Amino acid sequence: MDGVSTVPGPAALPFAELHLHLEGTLEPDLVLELAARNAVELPFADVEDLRRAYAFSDLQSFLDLYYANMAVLRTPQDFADMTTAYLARAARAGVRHAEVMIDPQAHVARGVPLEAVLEGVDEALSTSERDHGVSTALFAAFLRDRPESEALDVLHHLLGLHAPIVGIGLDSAEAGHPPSDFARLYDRARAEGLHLIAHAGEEGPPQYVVEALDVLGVDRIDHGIRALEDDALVQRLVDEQVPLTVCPLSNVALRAVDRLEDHPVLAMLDRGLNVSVHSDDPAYFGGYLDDNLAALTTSLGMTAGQRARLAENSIRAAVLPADRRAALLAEISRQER
Ligand code: HPA
Ligand SMILES: [Zn+2]
Repeated sequence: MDGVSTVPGPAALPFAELHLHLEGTLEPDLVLELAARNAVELPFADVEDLRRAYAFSDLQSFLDLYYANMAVLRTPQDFADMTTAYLARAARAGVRHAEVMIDPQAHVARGVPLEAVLEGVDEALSTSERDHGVSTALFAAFLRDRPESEALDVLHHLLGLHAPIVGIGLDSAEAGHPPSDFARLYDRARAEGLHLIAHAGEEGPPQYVVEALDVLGVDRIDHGIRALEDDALVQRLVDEQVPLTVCPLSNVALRAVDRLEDHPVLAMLDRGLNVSVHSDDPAYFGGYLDDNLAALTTSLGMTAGQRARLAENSIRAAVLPADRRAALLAEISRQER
């Protein structure tokens, strides 16, 4: 830290970041710094060379680099440094509450103990409200392109360690890996009182959104944009006010949407869907929450009213104590007056 407070002034509209992969916050310069610290060999000559690799054709092309770069994360300090860098940047973006995911299986598979991951991440999260004015919650996300039995083993291990998680998610390569493959995992997590979220309808079909709701019983859908292909599903999502955590810059970077000008998020909002905007993997997709909001203003002419509704939806869909939720919502309505 440079000693300069990142706690925002009272004028900023408060947002909750609800769709954020911590490993997706590894900026190229931090990747190289951690590689040097841990003597990890990377196939990149310098930051510019690595930066050039941050260009994708689809979800899998991103995931290949995302998992490869994780090789630099070895010690609790590495996880703490990555998490702290994100929280400081998120605070500058107007984030006041951050619900962040980690991918435990991706680290265990590389021989990094779960204890090291949790120690580093928790050290940064637990001081975040004091240091950055950002309250936090941690979700463990499971890799849908690996077997459910492995996910169950890792969940069991996390529970045995009393990991400071509030819920579970489902991520990684979506196509061909339906939510229904993870019914037992979600049953187990529900029995533990955990919150349930899942990626669905990013590259996968609308049916995966239906399965996430009906088979997994999720509280929120990450992405969900392909639900728009099914009118009956859209009506259901409106009726049930299912939170959809939409990530515009991510969708364009991974070519789920051709251009920002074509992004449906504001049309979804105006259709009564419970959408909010998030940054997903900000180091890889061209920006943090503020960058996503700025892009919507520039490319889609987002109004102040739409921006305030996105803020409000994010706070309502967050896992927050009632008093903090009420205080943040009151800040939004004061600014709308
Ligand atoms: O954008 C994503 N989609 C699916 N899985 C992921 N894991 C990290 N980021 C992503
Ligand atoms: Zn995601």
